[in-house]
Amino acid sequence: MRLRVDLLPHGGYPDVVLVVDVLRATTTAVAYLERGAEGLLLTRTPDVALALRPEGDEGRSLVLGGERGGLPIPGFDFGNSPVEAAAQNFTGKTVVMNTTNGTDAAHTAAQTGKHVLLASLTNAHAAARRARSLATEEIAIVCAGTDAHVGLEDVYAAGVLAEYLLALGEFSIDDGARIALTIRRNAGNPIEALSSSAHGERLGGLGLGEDVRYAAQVSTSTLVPVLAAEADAPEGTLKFVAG
Ligand SMILES: O=C(O)[C@H](CS(=O)(=O)O)OP(=O)(O)O
Ligand SMILES: [Mg+2]
Repeated sequence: MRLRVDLLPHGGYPDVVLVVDVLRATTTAVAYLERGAEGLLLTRTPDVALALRPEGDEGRSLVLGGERGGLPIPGFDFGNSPVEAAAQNFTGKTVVMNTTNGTDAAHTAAQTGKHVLLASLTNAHAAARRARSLATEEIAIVCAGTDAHVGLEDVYAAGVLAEYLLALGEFSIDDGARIALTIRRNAGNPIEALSSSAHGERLGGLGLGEDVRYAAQVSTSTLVPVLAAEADAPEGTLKFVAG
């Protein structure tokens, strides 16, 4: 079994893909499902998300969450905050998400991946176990990064996932995995690593330090968002359900 870590999304994944965007898309995705959402629709663009809302949807069966520049998108109901998501009840609702990096990374993974899962620090152990149970040849951990730049927070989480996976069985690992494991062992505890990342500092500057602290929790959730095999999702979207 191969274990591969891509420090940025490259594509060409043959088997299981763990998409990691710790700050903040995949952490927030886990929180939405934890709080009862029936599913998540990850869209290619904000416009695809806005177009999905039915006219006069008073009951708001679809809610929209996302950001640009870290801040909520006009016309959306929520930003990209796991703290905000964890404070709501999404029972009976589908959450439509669009973010700068994480939702794009998921679309890249889905081009070829047989099984696509969303991973964060908060669901790391459960995500690693699920990936191991599904994989037949390769597990790729794909770091979303920020605007095509490597993000310390995602590489650190990839290292945490790699540690869990290596404890579950034999793998041949690539240099990406070696880098992630080295970062995991040398960048301090999760809150130190995330707070010292460029993106963690930026979110702190936007007054979103609580999101960084939330995202630094390790394996507090057993919920793993899984790309739904039956493709009943609207065009330009990927449907994830709780696995
Ligand atoms: O919401 C976030 O933290 C980032 C936004 S940005 O990279 O700071 O513009 O989006 P994500 O897709 O979760 O990395
Ligand atoms: Mg990010």
